Amino acid sequence: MDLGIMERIKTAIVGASGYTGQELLRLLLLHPDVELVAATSRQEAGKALSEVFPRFLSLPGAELPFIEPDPDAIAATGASAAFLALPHGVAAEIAQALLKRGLKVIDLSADFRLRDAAVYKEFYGHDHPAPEMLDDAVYGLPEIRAKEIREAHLIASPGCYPTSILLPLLPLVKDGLIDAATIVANSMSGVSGAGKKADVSLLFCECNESARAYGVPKHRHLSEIEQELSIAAGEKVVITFIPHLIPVNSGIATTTTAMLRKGVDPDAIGEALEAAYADAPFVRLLGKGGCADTKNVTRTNFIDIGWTYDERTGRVLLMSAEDNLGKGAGSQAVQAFNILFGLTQTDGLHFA
Ligand SMILES: NC(=O)C1=CN([C@@H]2O[C@H](COP(=O)(O)OP(=O)(O)OC[C@H]3O[C@@H](n4cnc5c(N)ncnc54)[C@H](OP(=O)(O)O)[C@@H]3O)[C@@H](O)[C@H]2O)C=CC1
Ligand SMILES: CC(=O)N[C@@H](CCC(=O)OP(=O)(O)O)C(=O)O
Repeated sequence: MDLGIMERIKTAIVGASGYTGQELLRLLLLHPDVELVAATSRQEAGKALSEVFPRFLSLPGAELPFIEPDPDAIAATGASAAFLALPHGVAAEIAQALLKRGLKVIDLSADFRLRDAAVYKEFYGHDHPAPEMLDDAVYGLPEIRAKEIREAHLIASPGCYPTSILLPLLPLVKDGLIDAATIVANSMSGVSGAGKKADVSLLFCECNESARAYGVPKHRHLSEIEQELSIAAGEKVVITFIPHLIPVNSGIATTTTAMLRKGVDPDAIGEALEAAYADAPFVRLLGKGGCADTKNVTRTNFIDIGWTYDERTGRVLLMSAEDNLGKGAGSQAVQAFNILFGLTQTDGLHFA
């Protein structure tokens, strides 16, 4: 769909200088139905996008200057929608201000992903900044919530690890094919997952040619993973999740295992995945024995999923790969934006 310059959706990115913000810039500057009217950064305010990121030099729109993250200034550009690529806690306040000014908000932070403010406090260590807004937000996993996204004003884009774990698991949990209490998810993430912040443990010499588990046993993403699995199962689900940092810029590979329920034919796994994602343009099923590989999905909105059954242990193995900045963040948020504005889901998201 190409709406033409007069009808393009005026859009803002708040926090456009960070890693997910840069990915949003790349996608939205090239999106046929979007006119980028504002991009914020406190550190880069006043400089053109192409001055800060010379990779955008020849792109139309890249002369736009960064502005301060001031809700009045953002609304004054005429934007109808804003993507928030801000730290947790900061996003909630700006979301509230932009919603009041009539913008639709797609938030990439965790501020609106959880339905229960007490769970937010348990996992994020502070009170939720705007608990009264939680009921209005839609957990924006497009393959699962397209109907709700269409009606939303506030979309909470899922976390990178949860996307890689939930998409393979949800159809199986929903159909009762696996014992949800036995789920164990092991993920490996590139370093950009941690954002663009000064942290000694993320320096090149600390990460390169090395791999380590972290955030065990209670990484904050467990909260949204368990929330969504519990909704699908119709009962409380608690799982084990072990994230690892690996020395690549971006990409997440996840292997999730769970016991097949007694009496279930293992081939029902492949059938459930195929039925769930028959019309999902960004879920690529690799079939039985398919081992997903991050190099096939980096800089795209695809998630690749393979599966197999281990007869010796009775465990189902699900292998997925995505880009944490793509399907795990920026491009997934654009996919939700496309649905929200009645565009074709794939607009602006073909291989870039
Ligand atoms: N990295 C990833 O793979 C993923 C990240 N996310 C989430 O997306 C959000 C952004 O992440 P990421 O891009 O990695 O983060 P970065 O740290 O790379 O970028 C943060 C951005 O927010 C701006 N910012 C920081 N503090 C403030 C503030 N107090 N007020 C206004 N602007 C501020 C920064 O610009 P400046 O300081 O110049 O204002 C920068 O543009 C986070 O909530 C993160 O959890 C979600 C999925 C995956
Ligand atoms: C490698 C790495 O550090 N990854 C981040 C996850 C990034 C992300 O998706 O998280 P939110 O959107 O919930 O912040 C982490 O483990 O905290």
